Amino acid sequence: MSARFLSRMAPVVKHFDFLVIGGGSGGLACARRAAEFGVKAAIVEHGRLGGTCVNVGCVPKKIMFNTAVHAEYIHDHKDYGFDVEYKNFDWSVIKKTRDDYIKRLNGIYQRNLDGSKVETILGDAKFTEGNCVEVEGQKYSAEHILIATGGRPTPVNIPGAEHGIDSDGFFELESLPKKTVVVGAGYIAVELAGILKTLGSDVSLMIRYDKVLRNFDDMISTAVTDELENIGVNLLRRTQTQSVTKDANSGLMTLETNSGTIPDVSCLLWAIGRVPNAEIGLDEVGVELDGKGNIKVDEFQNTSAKNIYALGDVCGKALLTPVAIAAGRKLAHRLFDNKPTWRLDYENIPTVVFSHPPVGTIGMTEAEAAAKYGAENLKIYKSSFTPMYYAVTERKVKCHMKLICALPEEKVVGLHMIGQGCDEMLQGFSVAIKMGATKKDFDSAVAIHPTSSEELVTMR
Ligand SMILES: Cc1cc2nc3c(=O)[nH]c(=O)nc-3n(C[C@H](O)[C@H](O)[C@H](O)COP(=O)(O)OP(=O)(O)OC[C@H]3O[C@@H](n4cnc5c(N)ncnc54)[C@H](O)[C@@H]3O)c2cc1C
Ligand SMILES: NC(=O)C1=CN([C@@H]2O[C@H](COP(=O)(O)OP(=O)(O)OC[C@H]3O[C@@H](n4cnc5c(N)ncnc54)[C@H](OP(=O)(O)O)[C@@H]3O)[C@@H](O)[C@H]2O)C=CC1
Ligand SMILES: N[C@@H](CCC(=O)N[C@@H](CSSC[C@H](NC(=O)CC[C@H](N)C(=O)O)C(=O)NCC(=O)O)C(=O)NCC(=O)O)C(=O)O
Repeated sequence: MSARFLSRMAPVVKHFDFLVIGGGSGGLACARRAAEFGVKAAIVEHGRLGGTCVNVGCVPKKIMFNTAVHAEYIHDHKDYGFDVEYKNFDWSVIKKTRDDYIKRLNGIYQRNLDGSKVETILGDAKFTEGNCVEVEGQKYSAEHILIATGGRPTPVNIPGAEHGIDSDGFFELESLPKKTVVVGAGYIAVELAGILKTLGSDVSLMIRYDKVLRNFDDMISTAVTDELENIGVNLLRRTQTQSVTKDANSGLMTLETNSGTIPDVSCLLWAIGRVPNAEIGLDEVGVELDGKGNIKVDEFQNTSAKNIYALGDVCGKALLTPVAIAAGRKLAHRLFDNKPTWRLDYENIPTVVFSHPPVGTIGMTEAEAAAKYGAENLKIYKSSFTPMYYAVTERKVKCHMKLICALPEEKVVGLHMIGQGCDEMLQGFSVAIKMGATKKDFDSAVAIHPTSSEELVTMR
């Protein structure tokens, strides 16, 4: 008898109203909200509760970003009159406190689930048929099943690629690497290259073209590329690694690239995108994928199979924690709280890149707005200045801001900024833009002085 047949014959050990595969941002948020409506819900998780964000994403990354911000500020202490010497940075201190914090969060998430009466099933989930999922040999059925399995770093397929690490491996590093090569040009490459450089590693960033963050507004892409070079990252433009070898004695790597050899590399970090975790027996139940392997969903997070839904990174759209959480909560209301029209609106999602300095952006890039409205129907406002924090410091880091307004009413359709504090500045402006604010509305707000954000309401 075939394994598939046996699996189908196995009895169902438990039935739920709602079964969620994946205990990450989207799955947790959706299951807990569903449980609030009296639904009998369970989450299947094969790793650590909290998913990518808590364990190997936003949370440990933000701690390392904050660590790097400390290193930057230490350089300014003397300019502000403090006699503080930068003697040493001990990576192992922050690694330990960071790991301890995340372990505490894993516990908090388990207690939150228990408190919400959501059952946790530990193990690897796979669909066996229609409304059934098998976990470690046990079969569970449910009226409704949500796939929130997230993604993982895109694997690299060149000789010796396995000597490198990915962002998951970055969080396992026990010490600051002496010489690092980061490959990639997106969020992760930019953020991790910035952190490593600021903390003292000799960092090269290898990119395929001339700039990083090429799908951001050109002002941001240019400014982030410049700032990486300003902080001393060695930008290897139009470069690609062809093979990697590792010396067994020294542990150092040699990279052969299209533009020469890079010797003595202590850490090679691949950050070239992410792929969905969709190998969960989807063909058994008729859930369709798109050309990139992401789960296809409609605007209500319905997959192509009845009563099976998907959201978050596994769908390949706006790979951000608040997106997965918001989509999850909306879905719970739609399915179990009689809100049949509720869905996440994917327009105007604000996003921050924790670069040095950070980027905040929402809405269309200038190129996208020109394609939609025609360049002649746009009015662009720009401001570049040195924030007052740097008035007395030797180190100067500029702030750049851009508002893209669609004529005739000058509706703000894009807001892009890079500079100290722009990460925290964006959320409030995102409310205004979501409400359809015009430039006139921005101007009607009285400025807060002296702040960087006042520039956004005083642009001419
Ligand atoms: C380095 C890094 C930094 C990031 N920084 C930010 C940031 O600053 N801000 C931001 O908004 N976003 C950030 N993100 C993105 C964010 O982490 C993701 O968008 C978010 O975690 C997606 O949530 P999710 O629920 O879709 O998936 P995940 O959080 O990945 O959760 C999926 C869960 O499903 C589990 N799983 C998978 N397959 C199975 C299976 N077959 N059976 C059982 N369990 C399974 C996984 O173990 C995982 O726990 C970052 C990502 C990375 C990698
Ligand atoms: N602050 C935040 O909110 C964060 C969010 N995230 C989320 O996670 C997602 C994944 O991040 P990330 O992995 O950086 O992916 P991204 O999609 O952001 O960027 C990957 C980039 O790598 C480059 N690339 C692709 N293939 C190759 C290759 N073969 N060789 C060299 N470079 C290549 C491409 O840039 P090019 O075409 O220019 O070469 C591509 O844009 C992000 O999109 C974001 O949604 C992640 C971190 C932080
Ligand atoms: N903005 C605050 C966030 C602090 C925060 O939310 N911390 C989280 C941990 S990291 S973050 C992990 C991430 N949480 C969030 O993104 C926060 C969500 C926001 N508070 C909300 O409820 O909408 C996530 O994946 N959430 C899925 C879910 O919770 O359902 C925490 O301590 N949680 C303990 C608790 O909740 O009791 C900051 O940056 O300091």
